[in-house]
Amino acid sequence: MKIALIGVGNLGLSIAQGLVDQTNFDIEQLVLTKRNVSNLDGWKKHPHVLVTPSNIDAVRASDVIILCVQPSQINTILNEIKDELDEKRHVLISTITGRKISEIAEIVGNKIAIIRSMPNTAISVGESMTCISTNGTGKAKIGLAEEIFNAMGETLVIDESKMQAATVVCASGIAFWMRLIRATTQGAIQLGFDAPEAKHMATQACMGAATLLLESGNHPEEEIDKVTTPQGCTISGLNEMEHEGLSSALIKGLMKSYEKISQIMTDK
Ligand SMILES: NC(=O)C1=CN([C@@H]2O[C@H](COP(=O)(O)OP(=O)(O)OC[C@H]3O[C@@H](n4cnc5c(N)ncnc54)[C@H](OP(=O)(O)O)[C@@H]3O)[C@@H](O)[C@H]2O)C=CC1
Ligand SMILES: O=C(O)[C@@H]1CCC=N1
Repeated sequence: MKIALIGVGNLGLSIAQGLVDQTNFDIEQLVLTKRNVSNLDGWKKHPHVLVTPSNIDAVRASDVIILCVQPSQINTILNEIKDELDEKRHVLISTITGRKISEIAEIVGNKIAIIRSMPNTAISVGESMTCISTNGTGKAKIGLAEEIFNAMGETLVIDESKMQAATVVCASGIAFWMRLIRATTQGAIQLGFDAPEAKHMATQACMGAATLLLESGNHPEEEIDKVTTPQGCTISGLNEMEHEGLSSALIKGLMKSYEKISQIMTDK
């Protein structure tokens, strides 16, 4: 597979790492682009990785084009590469928050297969929760997108109307969970552990909770009921957290994040 990652910043480099580490399919060539490539020298050690500031060269050399620039940057890219796109060869995969397939097609035309993909930065370690959507000409290529992103975590095909919510839950979600781990770490430090120990303990406990749910299929409250010994310390702490609005704060934050995407969608 010949893939181009257009605009390798935080997400693009996470995808690049996931791609070079995955073993589900062969990568004949992976082209990484950004305007300032000075921080990409380390990628040249990979046998099939090319680095270039030229998006046009990247498109000409690739079959799958994954767009990873900021929402405000996408139209410049699309206008730059549109004449290089071949509907018989290219698949355009957009990770751009708030940019609809129809908006992309307005620039590149509706003969190109266009797919939206919403991964998260855990894709770099093969543990992304990636939501994918498409319509029209993209439907024939949804399997290819699933193959690519299933090699770096889990995927879920959703209606494009749900992509805004998926962004908040799964992509921004990494930051939300990181903040919860950080807060637990701060508590552990207050209770006497040094920072590295505290972070390790909080992170492994989080991994344990997630793995319990993934492997048991149980509802979180079923697992909580196994921990909350009557009159024990856990239920005391959990109820105090709820008195302080833990669940409500997280839900309100998800809604605020969703609202922000609505603003991003109107900003052009
Ligand atoms: N970060 C995340 O966890 C997630 C991000 N997203 C989406 O991914 C996209 C990228 O986000 P993120 O990685 O955080 O942003 P970054 O700013 O980290 O990355 C954007 C990259 O695009 C490059 N770029 C900008 N203009 C051009 C251009 N004309 N040609 C080539 N490269 C260009 C920039 O490098 P340079 O300035 O050198 O050109 C930069 O490295 C956004 O649309 C975001 O909504 C989606 C899911 C998760
Ligand atoms: O914060 C953002 O806008 C992007 C989309 C999800 C993660 N990062």
